Amino acid sequence: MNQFDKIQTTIASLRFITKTEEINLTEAFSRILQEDVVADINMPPFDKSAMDGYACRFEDVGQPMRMLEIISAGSVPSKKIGENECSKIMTGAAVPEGADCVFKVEDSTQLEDGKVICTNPKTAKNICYLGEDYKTGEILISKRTKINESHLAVLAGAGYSRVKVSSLPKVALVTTGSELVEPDQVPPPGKIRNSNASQVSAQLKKMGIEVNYLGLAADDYQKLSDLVSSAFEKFDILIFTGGASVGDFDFIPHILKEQNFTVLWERSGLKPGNPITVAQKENKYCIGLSGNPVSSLVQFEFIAKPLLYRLMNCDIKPRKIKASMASNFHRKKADRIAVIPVKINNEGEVETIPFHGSAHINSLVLANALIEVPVGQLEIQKGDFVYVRPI
Ligand SMILES: Nc1nc2c(c(=O)[nH]1)N[C@H]1C(S)=C(S)[C@@H](COP(=O)(O)OP(=O)(O)OC[C@H]3O[C@@H](n4cnc5c(N)ncnc54)[C@H](O)[C@@H]3O)O[C@H]1N2
Ligand code: MOO
Repeated sequence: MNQFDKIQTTIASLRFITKTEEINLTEAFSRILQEDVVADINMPPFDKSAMDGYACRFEDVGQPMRMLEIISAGSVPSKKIGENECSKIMTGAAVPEGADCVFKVEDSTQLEDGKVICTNPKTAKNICYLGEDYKTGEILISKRTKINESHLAVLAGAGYSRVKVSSLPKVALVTTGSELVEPDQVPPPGKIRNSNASQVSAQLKKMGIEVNYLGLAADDYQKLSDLVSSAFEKFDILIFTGGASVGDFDFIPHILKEQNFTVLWERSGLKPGNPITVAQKENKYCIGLSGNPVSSLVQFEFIAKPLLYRLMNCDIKPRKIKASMASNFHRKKADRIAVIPVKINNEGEVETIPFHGSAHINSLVLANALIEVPVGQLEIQKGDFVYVRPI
């Protein structure tokens, strides 16, 4: 089993850390459902007209029909349809007893004597039948689903004005590195601007998690150590970028070990993004991402994201699409899984883009997906199918 597979297996075995809370439906977008959503009524709850038209007996189509009443949506029909009878009916209204067909207004003619006739002998029945979408007691959405816009519609339809979801973990972010200045500064010699804070915050936001950004931290052992201990008094998860490798000032792994954290992984097996520090102490987790912005992005996508979803008891798998390569791909070493930014073009093919590795964040401006090249594979030929992960 390669290193990345081992990480995935461990993630799948971790216990979730969040509690369940009940919130208003209006707040539930992007949250993780912690109950099965069960239908309390049939949908539709009655035989419902799919068209504005006339409800009648199908066998009477082609015959002049006497009109009994007008049935609006929301009302209850009061007259039973008999032979050569119809009622005018609106879309969404309940089909009256005796009728098994609704012909459209466009397929009708009013006769001089006030009767109505259907002019289309091939009319469809145009009825949405009671319970055809779902039946009372059916599970509509499973527990552990991340709630999207359609789930909200289903929740509303099933009467869930309050929803049981995972509480959100309290997440803090620190970007480390004495070379960093914030984006509003012009970097003096030897310094660079902090790209990672914005990127990681947005990656968390996409997951529905609001982050507490604690700012820049210099590579100072004691200050970083104090920061770790004070952060864990308030937060469940502390994310760092930078300082995860083996340089003289890469302190994060040492500090965590010193504070009795168990380091789960120090290597991801991914390229870019090999040095990573993920550590655990009971229900607290520290995720030390690489300082290089592309490495940080890849590590978040492939490791931090599934880890956080797991800790929130969410059943979500990365979306992978199979698409063919628009050109050849070649790499020199195949000891790690390569994660390559690519562009899915308008023909649905995978185009490679200029990419120099872990620091080349501006190449991602052109990318809309990532591909994984397995360990041991040096080449991909034009026309070969690969799995792409949209970002
Ligand atoms: N002897 C070894 N050296 C390195 C190894 C190794 O295996 N042995 N791995 C290399 C790889 S691969 C990577 S990736 C980096 C990871 O290093 P760190 O995670 O410790 O990150 P830093 O050293 O702090 O920074 C790396 C790079 O990224 C820039 N950076 C840092 N933070 C930010 C930020 N917030 N925004 C923009 N850019 C940032 C930083 O200036 C460095 O240039 O280690 C290699 N070394
Ligand atoms: O793992 Mo590093 O991110 O290759 O540059």
